Amino acid sequence: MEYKKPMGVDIDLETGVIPGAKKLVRRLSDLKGYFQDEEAYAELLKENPVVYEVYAVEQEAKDGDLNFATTVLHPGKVGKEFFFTKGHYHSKADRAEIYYGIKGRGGMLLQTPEGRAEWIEMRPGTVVYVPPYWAHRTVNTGDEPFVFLAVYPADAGHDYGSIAEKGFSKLVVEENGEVRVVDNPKWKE
Ligand SMILES: O=P(O)(O)OC[C@H]1O[C@](O)(CO)[C@@H](O)[C@@H]1O
Ligand SMILES: [Fe+2]
Repeated sequence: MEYKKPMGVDIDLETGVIPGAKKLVRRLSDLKGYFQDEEAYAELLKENPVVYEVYAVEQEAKDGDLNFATTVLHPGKVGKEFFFTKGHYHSKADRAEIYYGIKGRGGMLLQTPEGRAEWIEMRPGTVVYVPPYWAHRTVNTGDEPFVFLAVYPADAGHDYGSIAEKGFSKLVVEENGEVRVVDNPKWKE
């Protein structure tokens, strides 16, 4: 039996960086079609800001192993909608996941394949359990970077398709200076 070597790494709790991790950057241009307000999207696209960065430590996609990653989700809005991660189901849909809030303010939108949505607020110290079969997207509702850790089965995979096409049944927007979770007018089952 070949045993893997255990490891410990220190997340920089200010920046969210995991030393030695694989870095992925998603700019606004990577989120084409995701936001409601197409005019506001086109306007902000001139700057094409970084929406989020992911620092991932991933293993071979085998049953029983675990990956972990931090995400630094920047503050911002497209029209009334707060910046968010793409959101996905797992390719192996029954795989669960754990998130842990490190810095900043935000929350997670979760959704069943039938479109039943849940919103869970996150702050530093919040643990979110993502049950099997739920799509999940994080949203930065604050004015500083929202940093969190995710731990997920190495064989979970990412299924972006249906969220990229249809989005979530709820939107997280700012209205009169308040964070509101409202129905997505374009949602169709
Ligand atoms: O994969 P998305 O939806 O762009 O969101 C990024 C975050 O979600 C994860 O894919 C885990 O669910 C992480 O890699 C990262 O924390
Ligand atoms: Fe996930």
